[in-house]
Amino acid sequence: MTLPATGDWPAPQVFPTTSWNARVRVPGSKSLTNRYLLLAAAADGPSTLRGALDSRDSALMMTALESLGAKFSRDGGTVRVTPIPVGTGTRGDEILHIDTGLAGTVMRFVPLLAAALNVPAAFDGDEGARRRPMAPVIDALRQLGCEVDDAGTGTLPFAVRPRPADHGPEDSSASPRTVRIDASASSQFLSAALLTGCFLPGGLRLEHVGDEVPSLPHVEMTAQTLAEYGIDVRAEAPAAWTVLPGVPHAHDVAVEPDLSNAGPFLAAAVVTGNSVVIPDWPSKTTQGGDQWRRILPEFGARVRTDGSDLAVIGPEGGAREGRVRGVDLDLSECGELAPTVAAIAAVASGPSRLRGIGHLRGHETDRLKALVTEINRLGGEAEETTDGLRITSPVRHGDVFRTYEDHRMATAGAVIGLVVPDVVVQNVETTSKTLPGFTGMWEAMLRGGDV
Ligand SMILES: O=C(O)C1=C[C@@H](OP(=O)(O)O)[C@@H](O)[C@H](O)C1
Ligand SMILES: C=C(OP(=O)(O)O)C(=O)O
Repeated sequence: MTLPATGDWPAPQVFPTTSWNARVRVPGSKSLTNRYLLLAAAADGPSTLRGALDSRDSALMMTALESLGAKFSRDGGTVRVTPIPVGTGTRGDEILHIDTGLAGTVMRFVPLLAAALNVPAAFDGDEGARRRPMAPVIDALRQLGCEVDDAGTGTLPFAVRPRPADHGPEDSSASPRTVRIDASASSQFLSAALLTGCFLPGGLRLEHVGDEVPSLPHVEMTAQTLAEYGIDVRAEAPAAWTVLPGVPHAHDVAVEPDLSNAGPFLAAAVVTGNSVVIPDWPSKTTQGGDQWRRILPEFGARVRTDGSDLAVIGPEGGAREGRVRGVDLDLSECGELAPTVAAIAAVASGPSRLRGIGHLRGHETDRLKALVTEINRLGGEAEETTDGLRITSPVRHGDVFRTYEDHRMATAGAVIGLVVPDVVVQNVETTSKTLPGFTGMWEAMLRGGDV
């Protein structure tokens, strides 16, 4: 085993005889926070978000929107938003420089918003961001008449010079613009266009052309958040949407907890045979993370709701006693759960197959390759399939678990390390993308009680 380096975190192991019950309050949803921030920044008045996530991805979104003219003040989970002044737009030769980090929501959503507001802007991000699919955003910008300089790469970095709109969004004489894009590599391409369609004179008609769209609940989430801001989105089968023009109506919102980030804590209950409760689980939600209620029983866990609490009770004895079953799951609607699902499957007693997640090759890292490499490094047997993963033999020993700047790889390593000795999670701080303070929460969970 390689010796741990700075930033590496020896994952705490749970002893077979230790039992604990924990109640873990997870911070606000990344996907909802960044949609609400964007719509509030472009709304017709000031508004407030409560329970908003405070992480690298939300900070990047706020900084990007601030450079467009919005103002934010944060007090814990409460964010007060002063919108971008009306008339923001062309400023001579000035071009904004916007850092998208590794945040899919920032790199996909903000370029179209800046263009709709007539603001010339250049976009770049982390090294890993330059490998993420962006061509459909660039394509959409060009279809809207923008000049995009991407040096022919179809990826970040690129610069956008919008075509000035000759009407405001409420000019009823304008007809809707049509944009056709292939969103089979990420649902975020559709969400990006939907979120800005209302600012175009006459609105937008959006058509998806291509294979199946992954993570569809996230598109539903976009339509739902737009509806909360008074923007009308109409979906038409098989894959088209119309967004009516208008300015989002400012209002206060409460952000749901991040159900995807609840995953590693729930997985801890499953693999160790203990119990974890997540308070404030929404009774109705568009978050893909709600699918934990369907997924975890497949592994042999019990899932209960008690008012707004969601409790997961792992099978007695957990993975060490061979009580966690292998699974065969289609995760196409909730691909961001896959690294956590793979971590449970990597310590299960039977083989697993995860399907419908080929597009994870374009997430924070190539997640399929990363998961296979790390599971095999720890003595398990895993392989990639065209659309997912097959895990045929569980991990057998510890080693450094590499994370590839991917927050969900880091939390996957933590889950495996609960029941496999000597797992060291490399660069655990990468969790700050969506879950700062992860190690403190994890260690507190293992002591039981309220986190
Ligand atoms: O719109 C969003 O907030 C997201 C959509 C999904 O992207 P993909 O469709 O690329 O999977 C999801 O995986 C990502 O974590 C967040
Ligand atoms: C895919 C993810 O993020 P992003 O919003 O950067 O696409 C994720 O959080 O799992």
